[in-house]
Amino acid sequence: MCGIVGVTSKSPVNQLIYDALLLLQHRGQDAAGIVTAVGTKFFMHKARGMVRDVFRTRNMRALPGTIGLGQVRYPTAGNAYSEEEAQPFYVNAPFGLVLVHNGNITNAHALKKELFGIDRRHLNTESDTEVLINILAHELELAARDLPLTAVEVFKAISAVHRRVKGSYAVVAMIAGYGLVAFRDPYGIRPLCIGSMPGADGTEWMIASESVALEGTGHHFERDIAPGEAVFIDMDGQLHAQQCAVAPSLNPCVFEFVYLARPDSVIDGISVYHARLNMGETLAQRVINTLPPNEIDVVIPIPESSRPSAMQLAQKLGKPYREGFVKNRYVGRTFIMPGQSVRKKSVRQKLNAIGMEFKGRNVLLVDDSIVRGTTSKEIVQMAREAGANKVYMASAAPPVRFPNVYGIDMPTNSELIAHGRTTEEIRQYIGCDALIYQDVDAMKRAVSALNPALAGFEASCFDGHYITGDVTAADFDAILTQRSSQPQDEETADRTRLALQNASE
Ligand SMILES: O=P(O)(O)OC[C@H]1O[C@H](OP(=O)(O)OP(=O)(O)O)[C@H](O)[C@@H]1O
Ligand SMILES: NC(=O)CC[C@H](N)C(=O)O
Ligand SMILES: [Mg+2]
Repeated sequence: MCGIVGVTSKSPVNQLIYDALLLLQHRGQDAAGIVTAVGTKFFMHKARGMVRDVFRTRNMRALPGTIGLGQVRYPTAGNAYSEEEAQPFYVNAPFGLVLVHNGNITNAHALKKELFGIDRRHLNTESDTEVLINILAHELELAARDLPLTAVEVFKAISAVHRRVKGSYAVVAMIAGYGLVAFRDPYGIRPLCIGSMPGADGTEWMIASESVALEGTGHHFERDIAPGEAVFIDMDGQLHAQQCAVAPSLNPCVFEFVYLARPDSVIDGISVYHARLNMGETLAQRVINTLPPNEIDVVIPIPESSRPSAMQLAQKLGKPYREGFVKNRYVGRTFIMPGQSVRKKSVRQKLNAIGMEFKGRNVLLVDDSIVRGTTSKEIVQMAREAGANKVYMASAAPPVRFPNVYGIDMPTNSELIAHGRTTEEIRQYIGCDALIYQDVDAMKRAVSALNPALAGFEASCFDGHYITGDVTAADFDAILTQRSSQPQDEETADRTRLALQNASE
C-alpha cells in the first residue's frame, strides 16, 4: 500500500497536498514526493523519508501551481532503498506525464519486455510504477493522434491500460497542460475516492486513497471511484468520468479493513472503525468457545491498530479493557518497515508495558493481525516480564498463510509465521498460553455486513484465492525474485534464501 493524492484548484496546492500526505502517512513511510504544475511546466520534489523530513520550507516554496499530486511510498516492488523509485514518476512523451500509484502490477516483468521490445520505451528502475506510467504514455500516444487531447482519448487510453496491465492499481496522474486523471483497477483492490470544496472561482477537487485525507483538508466526500472507472478533471475544473473496464466488480482488499487504513476512513461505503468493531465481536465468540470466561482477567490491545477490535471484544466478554502497553508515537508502523531486524528492534522501542496491568493477572492480548509474528513474540515476552500469570493471544484477522502480490509487502511464504504451521505450532513459536484466531468467513462477514453491494474481497493472504484469477507461476517467481534481489539486512536475506530454496524444490 501507498498513499496517493491529486488536487486541482484555483489557488496554490502545495500545502494542501502536503497536508493530505500527512493524513496518509500511515500508508507509507519510506519515501514521499509531490509534483505541481504551472501551465505545462512541472515542479517536483521527492526523496526517501517521512513527509515532514522530505519537505522543508525551501522545497515547499519550489512547488508553485494550482494543480498537483503526491505520494507516500511503502515499496512492494523494486528497491526500498532507491531514491529514484520514490514517486511520482515522470515521462516526457507523448505528453509531459507524472504519475503516482498504489498497488502492485503482477505482470510487470512481461510488460517490461513488451515496452522495450515493441513499444520502444526505456525503463531505468525496477519499479512497477515506471512500467505503469510508460504503458499509459504509450496508450495515450496511440489514442491521441489528433490534438487537443480530450476526455475521450484519455478514457480510450485507460481502457487499453486495463487490457494490458494486471494486478492492483489505484492511480493519479497529471498530463501537462491538460489536467488530472485518476483510475482504479477493475477489481477495485486498492481504495480511491474523490471530494470537492466549492470556491468563488469554481470547485476544488481532491482525489485521495482514503476519505480521511479529504475530510482532514476540509473537502466534502463525494464518492469512491468505482472499480475500472476513470476520472478526468480538465484545466477548467470540469469533471469527466467513465467506466473503462469490461467487467468491473468491487472486491476491495480486506487487509485495508484489518490493518492498512486509518479507522476514521470510510472505504467503499464501509467505516473501517465499524469493520474493526465487528471483527472484535466475532472474535469474542471464538474466545468464548475456546477459553472458560473465568480464565481471563483483563483484555489488553496491542496498540495501535487493534484497539477498536479489542474494545468490542472486551465488551462482549464482559471483561475490563485496559491499556497495558504505551506506544512511543515517534516510532513508525513496524509492519511496513523494510527488513526483519529493523522491525524486531522497533517493537521494543515502540511498545512498553505498564507493570500494574499485568502483575499476577491472566491477560488476553489482542492484535489486529499476526503476520511475521515479530510483534506477538516480543509482546508475549514483555507481558511475562511484566509479571503476567497467563498470557493469551487473540488475532482479529485469521492466520496470514499466503503471499500477497497486490501491494502488501509479504511476497514470500517463508516469512509468514502461519505458513505451513498449525495454530499449535504458531502458539509455541509466539510463546503464549493459548492462541485464538479469527475465522476467514467470519472476518469477511464482519466487513461485508456493512456493504452488501460488495462482490467479494481480495483476501488472498488469508484464503489463497487471488482475485484477479490471472497470476501465473511466472508472475509469482518474478515478484519473489525481484524482491529478493534487493539489498536486505541479514535476517531478511536468510528468510528469502529459504523461500527461494522452497520455491525451487
Ligand atoms: O506479525 P507482525 O509481522 O509483527 O505484524 C503484525 C503487526 O504489525 C502491525 O503493527 P504496526 O506496528 O505496523 O502498526 P500499528 O501501530 O498500526 O498497529 C499490526 O498491527 C500487528 O501489530
Ligand atoms: N505499496 C504500494 O502501493 C507500492 C507501489 C509500487 N508498487 C511501489 O513499490 O512503489
Ligand atoms: Mg500493530
